[in-house]
Amino acid sequence: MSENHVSSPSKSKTTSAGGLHNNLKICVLGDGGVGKTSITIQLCSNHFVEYYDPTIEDSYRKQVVIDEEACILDILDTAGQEELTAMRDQWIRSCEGFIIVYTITSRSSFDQVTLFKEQVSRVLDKESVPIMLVGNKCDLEHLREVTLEEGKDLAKCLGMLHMEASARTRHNVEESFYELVREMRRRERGIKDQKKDDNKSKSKFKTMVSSNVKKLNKIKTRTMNNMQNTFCKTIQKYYIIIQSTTFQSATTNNSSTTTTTNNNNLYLLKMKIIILIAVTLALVSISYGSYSGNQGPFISQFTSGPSFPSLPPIAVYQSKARIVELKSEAGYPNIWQLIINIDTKKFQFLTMRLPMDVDQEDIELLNKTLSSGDYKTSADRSTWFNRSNNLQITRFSIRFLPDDKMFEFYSNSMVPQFIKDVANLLNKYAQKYLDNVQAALHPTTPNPNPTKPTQPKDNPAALAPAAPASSAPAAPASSAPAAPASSAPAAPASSAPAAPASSAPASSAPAAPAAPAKPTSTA
Ligand SMILES: Nc1nc2c(ncn2[C@@H]2O[C@H](COP(=O)(O)OP(=O)(O)OP(=O)(O)O)[C@@H](O)[C@H]2O)c(=O)[nH]1
Repeated sequence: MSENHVSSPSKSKTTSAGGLHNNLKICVLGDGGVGKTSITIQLCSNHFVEYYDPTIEDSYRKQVVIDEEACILDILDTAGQEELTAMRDQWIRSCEGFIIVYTITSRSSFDQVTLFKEQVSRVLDKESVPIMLVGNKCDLEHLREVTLEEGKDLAKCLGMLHMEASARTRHNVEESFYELVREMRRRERGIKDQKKDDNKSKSKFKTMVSSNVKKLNKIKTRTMNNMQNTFCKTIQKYYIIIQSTTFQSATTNNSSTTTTTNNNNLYLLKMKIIILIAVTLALVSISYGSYSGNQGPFISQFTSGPSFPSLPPIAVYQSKARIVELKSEAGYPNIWQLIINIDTKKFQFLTMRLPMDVDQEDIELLNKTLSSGDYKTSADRSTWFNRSNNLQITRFSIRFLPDDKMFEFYSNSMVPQFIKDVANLLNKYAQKYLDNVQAALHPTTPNPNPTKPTQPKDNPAALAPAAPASSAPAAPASSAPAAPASSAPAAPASSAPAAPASSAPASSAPAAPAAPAKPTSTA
């Protein structure tokens, strides 16, 4: 037995400088007596074995340098005899590259090739495997039964490499192994390159998405800003018109009696109030329309009612929209907007605006709480979905950003009660974090003014509305637009001009459906 002969295949894997693993496991397959052992021993020990001793299973190891790259070949010489092939599946499974041997002096050995190839593909569960087809004993030309072309054609047909070789003369013995190794390397490099490309395109996609989200947010805030400016300008315009009309009336009718002037003023005042109300109502309806999206108009809002008798101060909307998100408001990083989608047949969803800084412990507690009783986590998802045809399954998805953790909860009963429980729980968290969220989020850069959030310079939405709002008549500018603004899921909330960091939900829009008056601990 040669020095390269090892008792069992090595399990170790080493890695070359190029990052490819260079311990290559090669399995030699073929009909009995075709010369598998002779080829392997010729490669590893440089001699030809004249006698025939049917193989059961033998492993060989040889260190070679192929294309200036060193590698170790772990070669598994398998049994060709029919009665000794019980282990073949296991041999195949343990290897990465294959040499299928036939002898050019035997048609039947050639006919077996297809069966070996099929077995390899079946066991490895893939069609494309690195395989070298070797037509051995080519020194016995006078006994040839299989032509070179036949060998090449079959190899091509089955996606294999092909060579004719002779274990006796050593012709193409090394080359057949070396070509197989090259093929194995090519494939491994190809997979690695593809993985790299995949990673690159993934990160490109991520960047693209985040930049698009940023752009969208900017557009949203700008739109809201423009809306508010337009509103304020309209108010101002009407106010100026009214004022100037009043002034003109007063000057042109200077000679009139005092009674006439007073009547005119009263009339103009009435007109002014009517116009302001009309403008306000128009703007409110525009805002509702804008933020109900394509799902139809905003239908109703209530903080308590027959369906939800004991809700805490939160808003519930009925809409066909299916929005699930939790996002921080532009300009108010410590205020999070939570939207829970309740996917019933009525398509209800519930919106809360809360200051939140959710950590793992909270998530687990939340999960645990909501998982108790009727509420199920996503682990039971399929079971619950299967039952959903008969039962009215309610699905809740709560998504915590920026970690992008998604939690889903299911309930098949007591929807109002469930909403109430969720609201209670979240309000509890809101209360908990209301006091310290600013410090937690900005530990190194404390806000000099604790009642006001730090507003980024590039966020016009948080800054711009203040000026026109203050110059316009106070009542419509500050109260009327705020309601639709904060009831919308995202951007409108950010433009609530007076929302301070710690009390935004309470003060930004007391009448706003999305904002709780103040997140209080109701649990
Ligand atoms: N002339 C000639 N004889 C060969 C060649 N290769 C192998 N033989 C002979 O063929 C016989 C069988 O060779 P093995 O290498 O034992 O064949 P095997 O495929 O390993 O056989 P199993 O172990 O039964 O599967 C031996 O007597 C070898 O000397 C070759 O290239 N030329």
